[in-house]
Amino acid sequence: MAKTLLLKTTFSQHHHHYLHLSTSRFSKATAMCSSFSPLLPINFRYIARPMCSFVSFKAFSSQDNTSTTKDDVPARIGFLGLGIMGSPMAQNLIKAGCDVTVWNRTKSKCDPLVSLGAKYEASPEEVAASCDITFAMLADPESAADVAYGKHGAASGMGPGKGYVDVSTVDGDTSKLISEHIKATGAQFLEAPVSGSKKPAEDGQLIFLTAGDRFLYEMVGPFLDIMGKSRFYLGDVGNGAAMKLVVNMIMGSMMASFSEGLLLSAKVGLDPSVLVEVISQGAISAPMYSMKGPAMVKSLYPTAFPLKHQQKDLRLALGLAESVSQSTPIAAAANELYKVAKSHGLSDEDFSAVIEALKVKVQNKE
Ligand SMILES: NC(=O)C1=CN([C@@H]2O[C@H](COP(=O)(O)OP(=O)(O)OC[C@H]3O[C@@H](n4cnc5c(N)ncnc54)[C@H](OP(=O)(O)O)[C@@H]3O)[C@@H](O)[C@H]2O)C=CC1
Ligand SMILES: O=CCCC(=O)O
Repeated sequence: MAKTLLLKTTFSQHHHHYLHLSTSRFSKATAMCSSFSPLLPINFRYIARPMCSFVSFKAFSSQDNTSTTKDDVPARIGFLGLGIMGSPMAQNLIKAGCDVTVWNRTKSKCDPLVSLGAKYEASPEEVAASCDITFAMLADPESAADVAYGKHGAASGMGPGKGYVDVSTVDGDTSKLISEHIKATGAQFLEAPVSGSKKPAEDGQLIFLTAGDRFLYEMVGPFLDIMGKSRFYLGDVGNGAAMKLVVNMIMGSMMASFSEGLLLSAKVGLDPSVLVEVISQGAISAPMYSMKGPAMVKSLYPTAFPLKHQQKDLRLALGLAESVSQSTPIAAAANELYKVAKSHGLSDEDFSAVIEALKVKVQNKE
């Protein structure tokens, strides 16, 4: 049985936003949202029903406060960056019935999504120009910035009535630069990095850590709900990036510490598989240990979260800590270990391969 909630959110004294959320056991992506503000350059009318095929999006002038839905058109969704995360995220939007247009630097990664019904455009600019909302899932700050506002970048195709949602993991300064370039076109910007890896991306179980234009956050909520299980709105641009970096800083240190424990247990004659079991039943249990531990014991590291990205996140988290003079010696030590792992050619392995850096024999100088 479906239930309906009516929420009223006041963004300013002039702007009231009504969000109707409906849930049923058949779908989590059920929402109806309509909004009008004389202060905003654009107004959206946006209806989302259980499947994305019913999601519609309309940008119209501030004079047009019609409440009818007959003119609504299906939202056109762009997706830039089809790596380990971007591919399943875009796939979930397509499978939900969304009208999705994709682009990836290596074009061949677009093919499986086009087979599923996605459209293809030859540049981020062309994707942004042809879509209402464009998502970006890029490797690092450099690629996120280049795709957003480099030559033929998304900003060249953005404008009033459009939205850009960057779900890559970058530092706050990069996110703010991207925001400035996007907003200079009259479009809206949301940073929305995700917690959760390959499997949660495939299962639509990601956690979005968003910040930026609240209005766009409300607009894209139903799409985030297709790709994820929860979402946080954290305020100004930079806060989503910061939250993501703090989470991944903790995760990187946890994995380094876990690696030391596995190797120490084996060296003193214990069975590391039993250690994994013991940990799983106690206060320090974490899904990550149970998921990665058995493979690590066998020296297997099937890539879900590439080690190079974990080291990037530690590097960015250390920069964040430096910016506020916060001492982070554990994270700094973990970062060094991931750097060693990278120097041993493990960049594209899963980040759990950091354990290999601890197996490296120390040269006996005697
Ligand atoms: N994997 C995971 O578990 C998670 C990853 N993240 C974050 O999500 C982001 C993407 O991660 P993931 O999908 O794993 O990474 P991948 O390395 O699998 O994919 C990276 C994507 O970025 C593109 N890219 C890289 N450099 C450039 C460039 N110079 N110009 C244009 N495109 C470029 C790649 O294109 P191409 O195919 O051509 O190489 C690819 O589409 C990262 O910021 C990561 O930290 C966040 C949560 C979990
Ligand atoms: O950034 C990667 C995060 C991976 C995870 O949350 O499992």
